[in-house]
Amino acid sequence: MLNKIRHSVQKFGMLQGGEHVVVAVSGGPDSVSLLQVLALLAPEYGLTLTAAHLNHGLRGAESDAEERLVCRLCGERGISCAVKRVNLTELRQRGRRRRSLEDLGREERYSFFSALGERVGASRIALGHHREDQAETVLMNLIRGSGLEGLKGILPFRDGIFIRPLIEVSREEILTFLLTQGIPFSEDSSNTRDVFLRNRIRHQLIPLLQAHYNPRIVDALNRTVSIVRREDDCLETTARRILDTWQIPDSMAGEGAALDISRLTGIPEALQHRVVKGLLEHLLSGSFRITSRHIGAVIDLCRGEKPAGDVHLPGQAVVRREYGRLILSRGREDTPPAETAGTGGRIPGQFCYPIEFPGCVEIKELGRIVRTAFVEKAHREAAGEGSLAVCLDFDRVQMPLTIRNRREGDRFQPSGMKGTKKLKNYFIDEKIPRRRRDSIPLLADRQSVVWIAGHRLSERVSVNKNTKHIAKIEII
Ligand SMILES: Nc1ncnc2c1ncn2[C@@H]1O[C@H](COP(=O)(O)OP(=O)(O)OP(=O)(O)O)[C@@H](O)[C@H]1O
Repeated sequence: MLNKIRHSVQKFGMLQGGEHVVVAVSGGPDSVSLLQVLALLAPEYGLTLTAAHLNHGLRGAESDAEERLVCRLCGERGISCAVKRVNLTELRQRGRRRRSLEDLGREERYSFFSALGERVGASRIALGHHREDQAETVLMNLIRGSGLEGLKGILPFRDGIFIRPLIEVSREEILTFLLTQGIPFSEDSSNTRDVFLRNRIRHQLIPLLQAHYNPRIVDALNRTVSIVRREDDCLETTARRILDTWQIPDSMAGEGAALDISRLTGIPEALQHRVVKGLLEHLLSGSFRITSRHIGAVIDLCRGEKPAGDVHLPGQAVVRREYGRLILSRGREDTPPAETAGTGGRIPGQFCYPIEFPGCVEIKELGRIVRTAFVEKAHREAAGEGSLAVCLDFDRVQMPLTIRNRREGDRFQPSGMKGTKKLKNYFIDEKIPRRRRDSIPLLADRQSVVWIAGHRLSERVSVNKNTKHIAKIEII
């Protein structure tokens, strides 16, 4: 068994040599053999060992006897042993959320191991999971419903810290090892209680599968794990490569980073999830946990019919769709677009100001000024027209003129077009995101919108060869 373990340690890169390892010892056969194996490998690998035992306080005298056994085994091997006592039943009653004892116990154990690891300066935490645990985990995940992530089972080496040296050995090999080494262990009586799902899988489902379907079901499930892990690695590498070629910038504050949705929808569905996961991890810079619900919502946003929408993520990050683009932004409020400079990115409420000639009026909501003047025909060339400054035929305007934002039913005759079209349709055709539409100043006369600032002038007021009086409107 020792050679088999050496092989696993090497294959999964669990130890390089010289590590301080916290060994989690419950007192059961798996973790007692783990303690013995690591004690035997310690000189070879130059390991320092600290054992950790959590007394859950659930089984009275039996729990205390286990604690004593662990301390004794450690003492005999010259290994220091840290013990923590908790009362799980009491902890559960005090907790705000109702948790299963199984979950609570696991949480307590891992936080104890991690805190101890930090205190003693350990770089590894060793746990006694083995082949049967692996098979049970895969079945548990299958029953709950799982993707490749769950079918990868228990990882031999996780997060650069948790190692499972016994993951490729069977319970039978462990028991034989303990017997030949003459090492005592305790049998946790709660392991035989079928209230826990894992125990029911161990005592009912696996024996049933062995008796009626496949006597080597544990081997088969362990094979599945190896295959799934290989294929999962391949998908993960491919997804990473795709993301690398997209070159998403690191800084996604303010306006954020934009991405063509077709890039995402153009890759196979199985990869879309991973790529979106990678995108969101990048966006949240590891500060928040990404759930499959977040990933699903972003994919639905990209695949859906609606050209606009957003998905809010933890930490005020937002993924927004604007037609064919996906915008990833870390802040809730975006940097103000040109139309909303001075508003701090807020979408303004309705506004409407009368326009005087010549004159000046402030659009408070946008922090902008509208300036009007008459321009001599001969000087039109020098009038400095642009996207925010236009000249129009003053005689064709139906006074009064106002500067305002959009209203329901607004119509507009884009220059060069005969008929009018709904302003809403103009915005849609021009792919102007909905959140920007209220921030666009419109020059309107009694009849309709005559200028969409920053965009188009109406054909109805365009200057032509018959124009006598030219008015210039400018937004500054
Ligand atoms: N009370 C305990 N004190 C110290 N270590 C423990 C204790 N209980 C479990 N362990 C460690 O955790 C390993 C796995 O045990 P077990 O399967 O009961 O735990 P688990 O964390 O619930 O596993 P899983 O997460 O797979 O359900 C053991 O082999 C041992 O290394």
